[in-house]
Amino acid sequence: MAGKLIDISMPLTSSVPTWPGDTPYSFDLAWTKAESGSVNVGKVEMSTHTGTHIDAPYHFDSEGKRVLELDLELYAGRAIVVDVTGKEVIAPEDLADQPLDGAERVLLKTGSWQDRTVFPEKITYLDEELAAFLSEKGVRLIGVDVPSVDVLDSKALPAHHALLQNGINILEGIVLDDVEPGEYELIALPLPLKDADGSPVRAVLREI
Ligand SMILES: Nc1ccccc1C(=O)C[C@H](N)C(=O)O
Ligand SMILES: [Zn+2]
Ligand SMILES: [Zn+2]
Repeated sequence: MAGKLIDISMPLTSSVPTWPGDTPYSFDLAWTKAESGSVNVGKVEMSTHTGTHIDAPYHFDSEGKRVLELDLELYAGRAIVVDVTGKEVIAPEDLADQPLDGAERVLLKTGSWQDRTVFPEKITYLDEELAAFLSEKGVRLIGVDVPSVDVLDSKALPAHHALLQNGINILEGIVLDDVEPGEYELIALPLPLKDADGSPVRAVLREI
C-alpha cells in the first residue's frame, strides 16, 4: 500500500513572503454567497515565484520554454532528499558521497530559510559547476528549500543558466525541515498556465 503524503509546500497566506518588490499574494472573494445568491467565488493574485513553485526556462531566458511546454514527467516520480545543512554553497564535492546514480530528481535540504514569515537575507546557493555534475548522474530536476538556486542579489543567475544548459529543471521553496534524507516519490505539478514563466505547485512526497 502506498504511504501517506508528506506536504512539502509553503501555505499561501496574506503573509507569505514575496521576492522584494514583487506582487503580494492575495485571495479575496469576487462575489460572496450573499451577493451572488448561490456561491462564494474567489480570486487570486500572486507572483508566479511565491512560495513553493517551479521556474520555467522563460523566467530567465526570453527564448526558453514556458510553463505549458514543460514535460510533466519531470515533476512526478522518484526523488532523493539530500541533507546539505550548514553549507554556504553546494558544489560537486558536497554531493560526491551521495548515491545519486539514476536519481532523476534531487531535493536539497539546506535549512537556510528558517523563518518563512520573512524573505531571507542570505541563503545556501548552488555552485554553477553543480549542474554538469548532476546531469552526468542523470538528474533532470533539482529542488531547493529556498527562494532561488542563485545568490539572492545575482543578476547573471549562473546556477539557473547552468542548470538549463544541462537539461535540469528547477523547483524552489520546498519545505524539508521535517523530512529525513532518503528516497521518495515526488509530485509537484505546475498549473497549466499559458505563457507563464513559473507556476506555484503543491509539492508532496511519499515514502517508497
Ligand atoms: N520574483 C522575482 C522578482 C524580481 C527578481 C527576481 C525574482 C525571482 O523570482 C528570481 C528567483 N531566482 C526565482 O527564480 O525564483
Ligand atoms: Zn522562481
Ligand atoms: Zn529561480
